[in-house]
Amino acid sequence: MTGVAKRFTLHHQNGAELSVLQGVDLEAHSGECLVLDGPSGMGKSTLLKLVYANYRASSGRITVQHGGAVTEVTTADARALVALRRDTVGYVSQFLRVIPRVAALDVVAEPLLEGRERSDAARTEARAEAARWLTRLRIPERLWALPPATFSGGEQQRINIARSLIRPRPLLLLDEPTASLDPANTRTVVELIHEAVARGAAVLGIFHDPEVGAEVATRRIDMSRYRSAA
Ligand SMILES: Nc1ncnc2c1ncn2[C@@H]1O[C@H](COP(=O)(O)OP(=O)(O)OP(=O)(O)O)[C@@H](O)[C@H]1O
Repeated sequence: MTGVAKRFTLHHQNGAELSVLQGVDLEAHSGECLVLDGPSGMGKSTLLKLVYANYRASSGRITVQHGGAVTEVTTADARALVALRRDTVGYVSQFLRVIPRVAALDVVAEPLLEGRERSDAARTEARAEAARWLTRLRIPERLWALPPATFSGGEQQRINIARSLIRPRPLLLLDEPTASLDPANTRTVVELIHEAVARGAAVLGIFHDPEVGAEVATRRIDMSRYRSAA
């Protein structure tokens, strides 16, 4: 990220501008876990959403190494973003966007099939891998065939984590992945982050539990330095 700024236009307040981030210069390398520190409202989630292109930067450049080339996130078209998200950037949001009527096992297996031939063998293999993730994240087997819509908050969050991490992407964006998890599952997620970093992923994460942040961080970013003066 080079010179990145983000301003929101508040349409319900006569188009007033809210300046959230400015002057963001940040690099994340393979094998690094950058933990974003700062109080509520400092723009931590906004920064992750800029990298994932949920939000467009108001100015500056965001580039991601993708498939042997560099993708300019700030100007990428929809097609390039689909490829970037499929192969390179994983994002664990705070909430699962539930897909109606799809079984939890298939929700988790789906990213392994994207962009590949959907043969019976490929589906079987993807479901077997999804089953390993669900087991590791302690989702009871009786839930695997059910859509996650009615799952508890913690169960949905674990489905979300499994779905986002099952495909080993080089850049992971984690927005409070352990917020609704019990201690055992929090521990598992810490292990998963360590494993991702060990295989060479770069991680940008927000953790409200200071112990979790301290355990996974290889570098800490004080977000107050990007606070806009406006
Ligand atoms: N889509 C949006 N439209 C208008 N304002 C927004 C939008 N998204 C975020 N903001 C504002 O940007 C500021 C930063 O929000 P953000 O969610 O990035 O903070 P945060 O540091 O992640 O906070 P928390 O720790 O509470 O999650 C807030 O004042 C928020 O209201």
